Amino acid sequence: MSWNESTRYQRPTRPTYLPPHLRDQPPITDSISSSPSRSPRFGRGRGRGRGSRTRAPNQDRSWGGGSGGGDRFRETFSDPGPGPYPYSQSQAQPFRSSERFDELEVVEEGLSNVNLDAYDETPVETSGFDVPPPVTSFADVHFSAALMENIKRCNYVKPTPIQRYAIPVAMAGRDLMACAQTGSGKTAAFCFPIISGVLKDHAKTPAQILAEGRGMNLNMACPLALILAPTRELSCQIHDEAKKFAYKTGVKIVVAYGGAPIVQQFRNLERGVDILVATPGRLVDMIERARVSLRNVKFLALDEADRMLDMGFEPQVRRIVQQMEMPRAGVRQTMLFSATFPTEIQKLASDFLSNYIFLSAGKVGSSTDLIAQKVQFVADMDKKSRLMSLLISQRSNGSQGKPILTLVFVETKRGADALQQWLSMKGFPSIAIHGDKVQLERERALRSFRTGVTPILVATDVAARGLDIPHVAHVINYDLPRDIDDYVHRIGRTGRAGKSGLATAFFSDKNAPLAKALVELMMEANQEVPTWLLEYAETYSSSFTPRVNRSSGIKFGGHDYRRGASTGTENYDYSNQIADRRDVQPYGAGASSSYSCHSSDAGYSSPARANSFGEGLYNHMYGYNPVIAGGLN
Ligand SMILES: Nc1ncnc2c1ncn2[C@@H]1O[C@H](COP(=O)(O)OP(=O)(O)OP(=O)(O)O)[C@@H](O)[C@H]1O
Repeated sequence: MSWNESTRYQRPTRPTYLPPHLRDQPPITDSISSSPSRSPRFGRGRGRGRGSRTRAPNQDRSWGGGSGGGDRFRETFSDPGPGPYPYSQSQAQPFRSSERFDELEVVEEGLSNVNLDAYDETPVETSGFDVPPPVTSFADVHFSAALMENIKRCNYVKPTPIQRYAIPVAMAGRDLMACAQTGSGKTAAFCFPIISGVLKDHAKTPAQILAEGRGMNLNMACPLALILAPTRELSCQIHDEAKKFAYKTGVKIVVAYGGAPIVQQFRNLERGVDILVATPGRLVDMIERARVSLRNVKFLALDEADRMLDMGFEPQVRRIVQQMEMPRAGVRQTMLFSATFPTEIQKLASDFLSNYIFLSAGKVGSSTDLIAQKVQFVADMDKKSRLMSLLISQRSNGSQGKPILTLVFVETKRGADALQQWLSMKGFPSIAIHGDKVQLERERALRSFRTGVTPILVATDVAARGLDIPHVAHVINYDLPRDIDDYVHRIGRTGRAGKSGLATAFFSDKNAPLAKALVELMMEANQEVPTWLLEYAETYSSSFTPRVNRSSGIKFGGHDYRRGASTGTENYDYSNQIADRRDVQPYGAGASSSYSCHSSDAGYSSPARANSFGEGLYNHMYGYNPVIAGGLN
């Protein structure tokens, strides 16, 4: 039976299954939800049951109401089937009340380690017309009680800088282009205002909604909010996060991504969706099959927006945003987030925005100085042995018997498989993730890594952006990327939520075009730059202009392009640096970091806070005398 048909026919009623631990609980009755003839308005957060949100049988499905969960976190008891009254069962069967918060992976060990004080000195720059002032606490924002409760449940005690600035902008209904360092809380910065906006919309009467000219369609999911992300894993992660933030609010969140059965995702949509988190390809497919309409979208967020608008995704995203019924810019609210925002992408992005505010938190497009960055010169033929020596010293220095989670980036899918197999052969528990793996394998790999079962993950760039795995202590760029922004995102898998991390890169001759950008980035983050790398930078900055995504003379691409090119420090005087550093060994430890940061921006200074990971810990982890095991290749 097609879904269209299934909406017309009511399933015969069956006794509902009640899980054992709920059987002795009194049934939840909700005077509002129990009356099918009532107005489709729903009582948000009222009582314990999710049945507090109801609709008339012929009401627009797009108003949500069922379990919006995707495969991974579908509530265990929530399947009401695709009948026309998907919510009636939930009224009798209050599984919402049984949904334990930690079943949604809210309480993670990692949360106790967040150190938001590390962001206290983060410089923030805003531009645009009439910028709303920042808040200092979540209580300053007029979120609903249920959302505030969830913020507390997530142990979010105070907002990060990007949240302090972006949330008021978003709550004021303004369009936003926001740039903040990896791991600094961008997800919540767009999720909280979207959930809040959806909740406000839920309070509207059908008459108000009709008056707004929003269509109703029985056969299509018509979400109020759309969050687009470039990878399947990131979509799932945003979905999981958003579900935590929307716990018990009645806001329905569904995820749609390729590689997983579309039928299951349709089923999730049939149960109602307020916020759709999607990858572009799968979304286009769903729209073309007339199962999703974007006509009601009021909030649009693009996570990793620069990636979404680069050559790979731009045509699809443009179609979604401009050619598929979505309300135009200015009517919908649009928010773009990333840690990097090259100028040319900003220009493209401005097509999607209306009178927007630009916001940058941190040394934007740069790495955070919470991450100790090390670059080692390693000829291609020596990479395996060097990796082995790092892993061996790391193993012997692992803290309290816990494995150190290490993410190893390589260039190609085949290279990822080959390296992973070699590591396993050498006795290092490892697993690989890349775009040629089927989705189940990808999910299994991430889970195995996240839980520490397989503490080494060999990955292509599919794992470079957005993934938040709390205990990743070390990112190794076995192959450096060609683009410095990709490097920023890759190393950003460690040093998150104020914690420190370590990133090691293997640099060989073929990476010479990246040297200049790498040196600038490391200096910006107060890192010690080896002399030989400065020499590479000097050679290549005079003879070659690398494609480093820092175009238009705007260093680190994090300034509002509408303000024109910043003064920049395009031309570092590398020779001075080299002269100063002749005594520093290429891989040496111990020399103090003496570079001042060449901040390109008038107005903000670089926080000169010492790196809390620091050389000492690096030495501790690695002993710093490469142990070259014999017969490694
Ligand atoms: N206010 C807060 N209080 C405590 N923890 C927070 C807060 N905001 C975010 N976090 C935590 O910080 C971590 C990083 O957040 P998030 O993944 O949103 O970073 P991001 O800026 O999107 O990173 P990336 O650029 O890599 O995508 C997450 O584990 C998140 O739960």
